Amino acid sequence: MANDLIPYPIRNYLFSTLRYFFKPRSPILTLVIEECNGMARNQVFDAAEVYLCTRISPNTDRLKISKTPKEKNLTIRLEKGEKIVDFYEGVELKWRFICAEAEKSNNPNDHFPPRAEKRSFELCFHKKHKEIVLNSYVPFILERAKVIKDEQRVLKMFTLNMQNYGGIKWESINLEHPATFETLAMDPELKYGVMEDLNRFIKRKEFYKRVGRAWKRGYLLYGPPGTGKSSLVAAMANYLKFDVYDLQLANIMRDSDLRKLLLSTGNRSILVIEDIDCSVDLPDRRHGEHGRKQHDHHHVQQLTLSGLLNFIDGLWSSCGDERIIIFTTNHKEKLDHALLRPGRMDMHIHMSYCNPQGFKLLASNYLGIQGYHSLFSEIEGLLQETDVTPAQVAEELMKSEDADIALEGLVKLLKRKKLEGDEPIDKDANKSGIQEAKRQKVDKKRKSPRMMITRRKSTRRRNYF
Ligand SMILES: Nc1ncnc2c1ncn2[C@@H]1O[C@H](COP(=O)(O)OP(=O)(O)OP(=O)(O)O)[C@@H](O)[C@H]1O
Ligand SMILES: [Mg+2]
Repeated sequence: MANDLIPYPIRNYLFSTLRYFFKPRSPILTLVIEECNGMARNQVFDAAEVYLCTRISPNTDRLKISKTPKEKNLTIRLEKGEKIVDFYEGVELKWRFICAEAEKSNNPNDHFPPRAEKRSFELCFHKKHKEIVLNSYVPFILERAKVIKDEQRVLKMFTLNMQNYGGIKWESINLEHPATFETLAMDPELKYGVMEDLNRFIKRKEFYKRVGRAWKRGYLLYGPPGTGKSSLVAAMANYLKFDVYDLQLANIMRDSDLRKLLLSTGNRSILVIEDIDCSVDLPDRRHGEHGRKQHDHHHVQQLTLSGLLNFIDGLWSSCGDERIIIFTTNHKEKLDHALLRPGRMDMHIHMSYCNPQGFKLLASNYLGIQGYHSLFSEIEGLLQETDVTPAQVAEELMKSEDADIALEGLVKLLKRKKLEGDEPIDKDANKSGIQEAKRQKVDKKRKSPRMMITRRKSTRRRNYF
């Protein structure tokens, strides 16, 4: 009867409203994370995709795997409809991967072909955990995904490639240098100092912004050949997961080329200028030298040290993020003062001859000797008196897998070097004169940074790979 008094549409409305109010409320909140937000990719989706691969349980029924030639590892992704349960600070989080047919656009101006499917994640959890999920779990996933991606990233090494038409551009290959801070024989305090410096640099994005400085850092590595300068560059790149750009200044003719090349380098990268003392005769440092070829003359006129330094300080540094610049040299004393003045390079790192600590690290890496060996004390004694580079020590240690044989070889090398070093300096001197000359030589070595003068070609191939 009452039914007849109330018209159908109103009755329907009243019922649905009442149903809404009396329906038991679901305690579950579902977050929908779509792959794209308009044209832009949704970073939360990308991060979730990477992160969830680390949370796959034995109950998962279907997974997708792939590997492109450039990737190091297999990529594992969830299949349509698969679910994953994750726990974060005691909160249960249920994930589901959804692929739906994409709707066709009705907009005639929409020229972009529709994706075959619309992909998204659904994340379900109890409503009372909304704050912790949004403020802590999601940022945690973004951060974890970044770390995972960095670990999987194949580093690139960029070198200059001259084009037929006279241009010059970067060409990349995979950087597969195995050097790490663990394998590097250098003063432990200095090593940790460098690592700390890098850590601080990476963490201080906000700081650099606040104080109005470009987010970049410059290092000058100096020391004799074979002391690990290039290895340190590779170790830094591997540690930070930064690409390396090897800028061979000798190949660059003009400031404009330099500008173009520097502007085309990517963020999170290390720009290396090796052998700065001899890789290019920058005009600011050359006075009165004659007999250069026409080509060199042209070069000198157009590529200037100030051009280079301007980029380091100014334009280039302010348009990129997370940039590291490294100069290496065998002869710090030959460098232009403009490069050495305080504030230009943030850290000067002296790579020196092998000391007993460095030797122990190499013996452990190359021969697997963890503890003590009967030849150690003799070798350590000889290392105190002889200048031998880690490269020379490493070469000896590689000569045999038998530790005794390899170490004996090293003892022989050190003794030979010691003898060479002990040869009289002044051949005409009498006995006491010789003694005096020797004493002076030893004193000089102790006081001054140990530099070796060896002229090398600047354009030689680097050993990063
Ligand atoms: N400090 C070191 N720790 C471990 N290995 C080293 C070290 N220094 C050199 N080596 C070994 O010697 C090789 C050559 O060293 P590297 O090219 O790093 O020296 P460099 O200082 O860059 O020399 P150059 O001045 O000639 O460029 C390395 O590949 C590495 O195997
Ligand atoms: Mg080198």
